[in-house]
Formats: sequence, C-alpha cells, structure tokens
Amino acid sequence: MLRQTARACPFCEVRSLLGRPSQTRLYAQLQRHRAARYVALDPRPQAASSHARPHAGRDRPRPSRMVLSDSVGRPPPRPDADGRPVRKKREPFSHLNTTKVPWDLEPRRDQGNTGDAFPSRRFDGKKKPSKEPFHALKMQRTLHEVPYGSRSAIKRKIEEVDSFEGLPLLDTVQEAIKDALPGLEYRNPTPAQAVAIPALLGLEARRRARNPSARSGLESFLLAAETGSGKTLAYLLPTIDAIKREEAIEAEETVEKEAKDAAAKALQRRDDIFALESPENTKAVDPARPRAVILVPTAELVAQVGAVAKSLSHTVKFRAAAISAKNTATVIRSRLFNENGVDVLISTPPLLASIAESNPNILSRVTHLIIDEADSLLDRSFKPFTTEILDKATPSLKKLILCSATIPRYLDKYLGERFPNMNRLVTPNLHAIPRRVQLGVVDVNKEPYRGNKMLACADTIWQIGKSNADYDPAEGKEPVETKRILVFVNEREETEEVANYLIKKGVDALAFHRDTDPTRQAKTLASFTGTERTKVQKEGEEKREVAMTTAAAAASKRLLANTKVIVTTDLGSRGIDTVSVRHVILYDVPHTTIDFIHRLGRTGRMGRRGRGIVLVGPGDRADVVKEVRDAMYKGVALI
Ligand SMILES: Nc1ncnc2c1ncn2[C@@H]1O[C@H](COP(=O)(O)OP(=O)(O)OP(=O)(O)O)[C@@H](O)[C@H]1O
Repeated sequence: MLRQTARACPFCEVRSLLGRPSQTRLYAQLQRHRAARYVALDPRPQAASSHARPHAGRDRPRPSRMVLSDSVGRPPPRPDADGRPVRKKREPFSHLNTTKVPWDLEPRRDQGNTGDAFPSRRFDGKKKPSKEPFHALKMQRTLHEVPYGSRSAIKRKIEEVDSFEGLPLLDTVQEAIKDALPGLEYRNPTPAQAVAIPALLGLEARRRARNPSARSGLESFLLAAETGSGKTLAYLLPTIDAIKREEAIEAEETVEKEAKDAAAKALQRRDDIFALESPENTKAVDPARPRAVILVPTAELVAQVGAVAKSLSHTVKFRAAAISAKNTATVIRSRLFNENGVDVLISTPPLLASIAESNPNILSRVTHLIIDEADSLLDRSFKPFTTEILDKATPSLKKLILCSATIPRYLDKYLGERFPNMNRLVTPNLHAIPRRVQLGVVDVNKEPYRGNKMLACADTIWQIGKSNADYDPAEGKEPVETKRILVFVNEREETEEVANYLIKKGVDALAFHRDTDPTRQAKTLASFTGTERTKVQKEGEEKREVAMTTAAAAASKRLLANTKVIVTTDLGSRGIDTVSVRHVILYDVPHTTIDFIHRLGRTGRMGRRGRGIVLVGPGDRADVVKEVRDAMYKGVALI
C-alpha cells in the first residue's frame, strides 16, 4: 500500500496526492501550484492559458494576497528544456549535519527491502548477492520454465511406482525388461519411466475420466525428462504392450470371423449341393504397415533405438525394423517390405517422408507415433518432414508421444497451439544437470596456455589420462580399462582440426561428424556406447593401439595409453547413450543452455558420476559458464 499524503491547493482547494507518486509528478504539481500563486498575486491581465490560470472561467473568491511562501529559503527548481525540474547534484558530504533523511536515500517499499538505503550493497561495502540470479543466461533464455511447486507434486507421484512388477504390463513385456536391461541386478523404473509408463498405459486417464468414451480419439503426450533417464524404455514398453494387446484382440476377432464364415459356408453348401466351391480368398499380404513408428533425428539413434527394440522383441515376439539413410536401398527394402510384416518402424523423418510419398499406405495402420528428441524434430530443419508424417498418420493414430530432455519455448508454444489438451509428463529434474556431474573450468587465457585452446585441450586430456583419482580400485573406485573422453566443438570444421592436433600430441583421437565414413563412425561410437566390449571391438582397439605406439616410437613421441577421445559436434550430443564416458570437454562454450544440457548429458548417465570441463578462451562467455556452474552446484534448472 502506498502511503499517501493529501495536500490542499490554497487556490483551488483541489486535494492532490503528493505522498508516493514519482518525484517528477510532485515537482510538476508544485510548479503548477507556484504558477497559480504567482498568477493570483500578479495584478496584470492574465494569459489565456489553462496552465497559468487554473480556475479561469470559474466563479471563485479571490484568495488573500498575504499567502506566505512555504519555500522561502529554496528557490523554485528551474525547469530544463523539457519543462522538467532540474535536480541539484548531491555533493559527496551534503548529507552530513542534516536532521532529515533525504528523499532519495529513503528506503523504498516497492523494492521490497527492509530499511537498507542501498539495496544492492552490504554494510562492508561489498556487493550484495542479487536476488535475481542468472543475468547472463537470461540474455539467451530459451527453455520453458517448470514451476517448482509442480515438480514436488510429481516427486510424490513417482514414489508410488517403485517396481516394474507393479505396473499392469503384459507378462511377456515384464519378462523382456530383463533382456533390455542386461547386467543389472535391481531393475526399478527411473523417474521418467515412473511418470510415463502409467500415463501411457492409460491408468491416469482411467482414473480421471470415469466415462471411457472420454478417452476415445487421439491422445497426445509430451514426455520431458532429463538426459540419460531411460526415456527410450519409457515409451517403448507401453507401446509394445499396446501393440500386443491390439494384436490379441485382432486375433480373437479373426477367429470369430473365420468361425462365422465357416458356418455360413457350411449352411450354403447344405442348401445348395450343386454350387461350385469358391476358391479360398488369398489374404492380401501388405507387409509394410507398421503399427508403431518411432522418429529420431540421426542414423546413430536409429541404430541405438533399433537395438533396444530388437532386444525386447526376442521375448515379446514382434517385428522391429530400423532404417536410415546409412543403409543401402536393398537393406531398407528388405527390412521394410519383409513378408512377415513390420510392427515397429524406427527411422529418421526425411527418409520416412520420402518413402511415404511413394507408398502412402505405409502409414495407414499406425496407432502409435513417437517423436523422440522432439525439440530437434520440430525445429526448422526437420519440421516439414515430421509434420508431414504426423498428418498422414493422424487418421489411424491413437497415441502421439513426444519426448525430449529440453523443452524450448518455441516447442512449448507450438504444442500449446496444435495440441491444447496434450498430457504433459515432466520429471522433477527437468532442465537441471545432475549434481553427480561436476563442472570444471580451464582459463585458456592464463599461463601456460596463453590463449592456445588446442594446447589447453591436449593438456587437459593428458591430465585425465594420467590421473588415477577417478578410477583407482584401491580406493574403492570404479576401475576402467580404457578412459573415454568426448570433446565437443561448435563447428563441424573444427572436429578434424582439433582431432589432428590431439593425434600429433600422442592422443588417440577421432573426429566424428556427418561426413565421417559410416563404418568407421559406427565402430568409433560402439566403443563409447557399450559398457561391455565385444571380442572384435577389443581386437580392433588393440590393433589401433599397436599401430599408434609403433608410429609414436618411430617419431620418438610420447603416447597417451588407455585413453580414447572423440571430437564431435552436436551430432554426438543428441540421445547417444555414451554410458562409458566419464569426461566431457566443452572445447567451445555452447551457444545455448540446451546445448549445455545435451553435451553434459553424455556423462553421468543413469546414476553414474561424471565430469565436464569447459575451456574458456578469448571471447568466450565466462559469465554464462559461471552461471551454469552455479545452477549445477545448487541443483536448479537452467533457463
Ligand atoms: N530402469 C532402468 N534401470 C537401470 N538402467 C536403465 C533403466 N532404464 C534405462 N536404463 C539405461 O539407461 C541408459 C539411458 O537410457 P536412454 O538412452 O533411454 O536415456 P534417455 O533418457 O533417452 O537419454 P537422452 O535424453 O540422452 O536421449 C541406457 O543405457 C539404459 O539401458
């Protein structure tokens, strides 16, 4: 509430509120009052200005001429060119020996402070920490905000789902979970799975809407969960469950129909013994009509999600086909038009959109459409293909599921407009980088690097390679055969440049970008994504190491043993499950918090520890890095 002081004009008896309003208004009013007083005291004829003659035209008694000035000792402030009063500059010691607190040092209630005249300063003269954090990040604010109140409510819900057995999944699907999560003793749902699986199975909707008809039609879901939280299984398990149930219903219907047909035929034969036997209707085999389609942005993710689906299909018995532009036309054809049909198709939007153009029937039976990495697939480059597929699949679609670890504002707006009733499934730690991931900063401007980022990068990798701090089994820490480090750069051209420099410095480094040879790319990635190496992979790695050691010995160079490095762009940051990566080096400061989240998300996956190291060089935004670090330390969401 503003404190308001009513003051009466001695000439017009108009009560004006001079307590809280701005100083400019106060002075303007004072000016008018003074002008009015001079006008009142001046015997000369007045100008016809309403400003100079406040009561012109009104029949009011003339006030007494003996009105004393209330500011004799202070001349009226001279107006500036705009007519506003010019304020006298405050001298450094002008406030001394005064008995009243000057107006501009008075505590202001609207600043919400409790009596501190300098809200941003402490008594010791140091700057008070600002109540509004993330100034630098606010300049590039990209992420949609999730209120902390709703995050706590979700936490309570997650606690209710503590095992897969408690979820109403088919027995075969329950069995298959063990195949999809090998090597784990305890397999409990992650927060993403605890939030998504019940909702996608329709438990939430059934609870909310008593009337089952309310659930008919297309249901849309947005699953927003942090990186490495098991989103793939969160959408795959309910989708496969639904497919199997649909299949069972269809099989029952077919048996019923066949029985009816057989009965009808028998009746016909009995009535008409001379009728010719009609040939058996040969069933139209239409193999390329999947029930579920999963869209992902890269060929690497197609392979990764395809592998998870394949592992589930061994127990559940469904057919999954993963196709990408990296496959030859023959491979794509044989997978897609398999005579046994396809239940789940995994592809990139451009490839599927082009296939759907020549085979419009391919999307006619899709009941589940999953758009993984939705923020990428609905940004400018992919959106036309993704929406084309969505539009073509809509007539038969029952469930649309969008997944992402980051929800940018443009996506939030788009979804709000296109799917106003979308079910938003959000995990409590969305947009936060887990505390188990630490962020270190290397100041490249300082000695010994003097602005040489490549040198700083090579040195950091050598330090990690030589250090035993994170991997010492003697101290009860996880032993690793080979350390794997991901280096992220902002531009594709830099990948080769940095990788070549690292090789010169005795580091086993590979550049990974869109134009890398596909077989080499697959081999490189495979060694970073699996915890267990296959025999062939191990042999390949050993061969490469021997070759490098020989080359290094020939050039009498040092070689960093047991450390493998991939230098990549954003291509390697989206969805790739780099479980064996403990260190991520951000060679360039990422352009947005979205890139920070995805790049740092390649380490510390599924409860593991990880470390990110940012190289801050000349011209890099050190303030942004500091704020990201603060947010990570506090465990709050980035903005
Ligand atoms: N319930 C679980 N218990 C243990 N591990 C799990 C569980 N669910 C998934 N995982 C493992 O967690 C890892 C990450 O899973 P996934 O790739 O699906 O994460 P994501 O959320 O899609 O990550 P990103 O956002 O980076 O794409 C995988 O190795 C997977 O096997």
